[in-house]
Amino acid sequence: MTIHHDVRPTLNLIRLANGEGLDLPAYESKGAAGMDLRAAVDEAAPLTLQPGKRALVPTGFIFEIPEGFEGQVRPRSGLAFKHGITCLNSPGTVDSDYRGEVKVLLANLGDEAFIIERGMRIAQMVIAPVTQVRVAESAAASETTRGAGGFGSTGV
Ligand SMILES: O=c1ccn([C@H]2C[C@H](O)[C@@H](COP(=O)(O)OP(=O)(O)OP(=O)(O)O)O2)c(=O)[nH]1
Ligand SMILES: [Mg+2]
Repeated sequence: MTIHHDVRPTLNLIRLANGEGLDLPAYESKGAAGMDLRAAVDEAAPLTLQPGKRALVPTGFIFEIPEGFEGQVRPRSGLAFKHGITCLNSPGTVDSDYRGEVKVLLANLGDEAFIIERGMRIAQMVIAPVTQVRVAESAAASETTRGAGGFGSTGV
């Protein structure tokens, strides 16, 4: 008999009052990198995002990101392509010690108003490993072939 253990890290979610009845964030395909986040706006009061404006949209959940990981809040390409909707601070960073509601800072770069309804999949979250380094100060930088060349120094 083969026993299959699920070795994936666990993402613990805490549903808030405004998340009542919403589908859990989920991977929408077998190999999806991100799980889609849904708008926890009031059913009776959809949010209208005018062109050039931004809004902090609640997801209805606290995400307990496992230690050693971060949550990256990224735009959905379909919304960006069709409506000019993006995440202003992309990728948004959700720290593993954050215990507030995850929110999505949406911006409308399109030329028409965009209506965000309850349950709409507005963004996606990728869970990615992060490394915290030990910070040290040195008097001089080590030598390399590149040196200070950057910003197109190798050609375009
Ligand atoms: O798209 C985002 C970005 C951030 N956050 C939450 C989780 C994150 O852990 C916290 C702080 O984010 P960040 O460090 O990017 O913002 P800050 O301006 O540096 O705020 P702080 O001083 O609270 O760290 O805000 C979100 O819910 N959504
Ligand atoms: Mg910060």
